[in-house]
Amino acid sequence: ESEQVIQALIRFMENLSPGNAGRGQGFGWNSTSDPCVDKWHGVSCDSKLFVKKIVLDRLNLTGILDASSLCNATLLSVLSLTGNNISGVIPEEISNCLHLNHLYLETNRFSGHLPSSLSKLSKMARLVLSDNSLSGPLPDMSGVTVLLSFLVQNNQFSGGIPELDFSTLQQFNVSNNNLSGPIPDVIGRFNSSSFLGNLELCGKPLSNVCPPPPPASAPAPALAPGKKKSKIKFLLYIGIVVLVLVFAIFLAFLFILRFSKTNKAASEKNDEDAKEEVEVDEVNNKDTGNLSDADDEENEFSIPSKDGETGASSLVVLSSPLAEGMTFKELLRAPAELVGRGSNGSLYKVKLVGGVIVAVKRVKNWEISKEDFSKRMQRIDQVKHPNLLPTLAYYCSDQEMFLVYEFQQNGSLFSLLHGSPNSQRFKWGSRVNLAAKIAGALAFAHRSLHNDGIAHGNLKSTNILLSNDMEPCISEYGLRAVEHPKNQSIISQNNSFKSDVYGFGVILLELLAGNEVQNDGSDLASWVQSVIREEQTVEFFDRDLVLEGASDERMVNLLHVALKCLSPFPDSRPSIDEVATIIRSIQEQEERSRGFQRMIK
Ligand SMILES: Nc1ncnc2c1ncn2[C@@H]1O[C@H](COP(=O)(O)OP(=O)(O)OP(=O)(O)O)[C@@H](O)[C@H]1O
Repeated sequence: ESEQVIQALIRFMENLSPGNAGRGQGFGWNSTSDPCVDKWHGVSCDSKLFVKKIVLDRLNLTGILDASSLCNATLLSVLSLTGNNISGVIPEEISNCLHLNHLYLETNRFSGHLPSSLSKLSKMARLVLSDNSLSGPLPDMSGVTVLLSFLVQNNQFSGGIPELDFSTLQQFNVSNNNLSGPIPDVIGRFNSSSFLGNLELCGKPLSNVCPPPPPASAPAPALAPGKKKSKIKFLLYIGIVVLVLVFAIFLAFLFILRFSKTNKAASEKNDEDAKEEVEVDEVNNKDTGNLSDADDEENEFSIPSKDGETGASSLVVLSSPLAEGMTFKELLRAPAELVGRGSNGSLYKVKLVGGVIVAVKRVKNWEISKEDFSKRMQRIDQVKHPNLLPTLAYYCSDQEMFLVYEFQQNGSLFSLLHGSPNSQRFKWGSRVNLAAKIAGALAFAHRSLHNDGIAHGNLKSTNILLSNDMEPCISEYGLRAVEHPKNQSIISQNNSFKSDVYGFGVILLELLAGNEVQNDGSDLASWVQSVIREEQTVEFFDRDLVLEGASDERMVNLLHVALKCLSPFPDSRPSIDEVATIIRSIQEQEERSRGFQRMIK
């Protein structure tokens, strides 16, 4: 930290602990040392040695909060002074700590009104001011979208309950104050204990009913700002409902149109070939137009093959017992559903006679000899890892190439991140574990197959699948490397291992942002760098993670790992082994911090 910040922090400590400067020094807070290098008591810093947290709980501090000195530490994100005897007001200058997201001042002797500037702290996630002697109105925090805790119980606050986004709040308590007026709609989120002890509060979940509105004949009072907002909200809801209805009718219309087309196509096909029995499992794909295209026939109900049922070669069953006795004929006869078409070919979900469900990839346009393909598949089969999806069987003739995998019912990482908004929240701890497992499995595969020159070739979130136990596994290892239009460095054969590292970097970005990241060869590294430089990480990170209270520091650390992986120069990217080691250490820090939090709860 700079000399100016050190001096300011010492002033802050002297004001907290008046006449007791020696004590400050006892904590290591003195002008000849550095708060980060010399580890001042209660101070934590980031990797660049800037003060991030100050925690001075239960130290019997008796002074005042000197926010104008404190906020010289501009990156401060956590201030905790819980359980001291600090008095005076919470100063207006607290809003100079722009990065403050956790403020714990509970159980002190703070008094007076809260500064209105508190609502400027837009990153605030946890505001805890309970058990003080604070009075006046509560602050308007409606502009703070990431607020998780608002705890102000046991004070003397007056006025109404301010506007807050109750849907995202995890903790809320205004009990034992002098608040008045109606309680907003919090049913199902907070119970009466959050409101008790305010004689003039009314409405649910308290038992005292609010007085009826004035009689209809009386002139309508002007809408209060809060009511105006709720009226606008109501109109908005109506608008949205109408839009959704129109959209649903449109979809139904499309569905009926498509259903009749599908039936027509199926009956035409039956006419042509009455012998072929087609079972419809579940129709998922949209494109029926290709059926007439003899060269690239994509049937939705069974796997098409240019080789016919007997096959010009035979299916090679690899070491997994799941595929024992499987034949090419059986694969082609089984009911199949076209799940999707990717850059490497089409993928079918196929239900075999015994009930086993497999995924069959029909690979297209791969210039590889039968012998090389077979050697490659046999070699990959020798590399076993719990987070690598094994190939069960393969088929290769002059005309066709198929790969068979176990079908993973829980879908891919892509669908988990971009699935329905109601899907279970994908927590930070699980994301770190997933990243660590995938990096570990990929590092293992790279080590094992390095001499054979076989990298994954197309690592992306649709190729990270989730097993029945939600364990992540890498699928389609060793298929032909996929070209990315603009980024020539990615396609170079020599760099295929480093392109996997690049692909992994994109996966890390998706885990952090919760959004799809376009891997189209654009300069992702410069973009990420600008996000970090301009301190827009809070906006970049998935809101679910911010709301969950995921560690800022570890999220930024993971973002830095992604940045290294995304270097436009393959030689500058780390090996996946190095990446796996760094992510493991982030995972360990996460586990340690969870253990610590459990201990102090
Ligand atoms: N074994 C499997 N079990 C369940 N779903 C799978 C399996 N393999 C692939 N999928 C899913 O099927 C869909 C289509 O897969 P496919 O591999 O054809 O396309 P892709 O991954 O988008 O592209 P690419 O061909 O470049 O790999 C993807 O959503 C993928 O996640």
